[in-house]
Amino acid sequence: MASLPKFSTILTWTLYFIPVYIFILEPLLRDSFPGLQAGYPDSTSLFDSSDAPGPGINLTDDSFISPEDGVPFTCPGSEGYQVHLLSREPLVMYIENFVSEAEANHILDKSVNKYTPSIVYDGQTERIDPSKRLSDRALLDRDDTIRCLEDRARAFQGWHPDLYIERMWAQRYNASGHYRHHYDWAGSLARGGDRFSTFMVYLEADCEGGGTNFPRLKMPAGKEWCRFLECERSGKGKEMGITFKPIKGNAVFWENLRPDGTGYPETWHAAFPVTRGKKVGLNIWSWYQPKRRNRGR
Ligand SMILES: O=C(O)CCC(=O)C(=O)O
Ligand SMILES: [Fe+2]
Repeated sequence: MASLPKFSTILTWTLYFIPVYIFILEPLLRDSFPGLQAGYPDSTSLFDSSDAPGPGINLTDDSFISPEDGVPFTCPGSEGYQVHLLSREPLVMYIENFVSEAEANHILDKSVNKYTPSIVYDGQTERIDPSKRLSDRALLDRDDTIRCLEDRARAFQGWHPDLYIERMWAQRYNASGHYRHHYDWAGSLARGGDRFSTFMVYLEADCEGGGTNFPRLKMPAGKEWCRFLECERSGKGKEMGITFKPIKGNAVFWENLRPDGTGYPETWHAAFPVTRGKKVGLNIWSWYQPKRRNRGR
């Protein structure tokens, strides 16, 4: 019968194994199987800081992200918006006059010749599917107005270094245009990043219908909310959650991710069909991509 190794031999092997695991095996496993990582388990970890980029999107890819490239810009006029808190958990705020009339008109003018049909993304492929989403979208150049909005959106959220404003798109809905219920988040934080928050800004609202519906949010008590929310539907309306009326210059802001990095189910939302006229929305999405510890060192 083979004899068992001596205790001193096991101890020596263990002493050799520890540095091999720490410096070779663990980094190899972490890069090969990112899903095995602990994720973002506690509330302080979502906005923890460290010093190297994670593997999500390429943060210099300016077709997706608006990098802070130091290009100077001027913001005309004052920022006189008013904020109304609708829900703390998830955080949902209504912002009156987030975009001035001049800013909205400028973006409408600049986008007018740029629209192409909007696409939907199912996690693998992008395609046009008018049964889910019927609208046109236009990628906006980063001129002074857009840079001012990027800056405003970053300031509103406390200038966090791990939040990156995505390139902005105007979305145009003509009669029967709509966007079925969906989430803006993708559950992709463990793969590097996800959409932390959304500003849904109404640039043009010369329409009937076209409200932004959240079936899982509760109607707030104050009747003052009827300026911004549809209160007309009685009885039935309660089952339908809440619907924001499109009002030019105003915005709905919400956070998509919980502090542990998972998505809020309450942020399930839709653009109800426009039944007459035209609506143009502006999405300002903040991509959250934390830096990874112990990478690239
Ligand atoms: O237009 C709206 O009201 C909502 C649009 C939307 O949810 C989106 O573009 O992701
Ligand atoms: Fe959305």
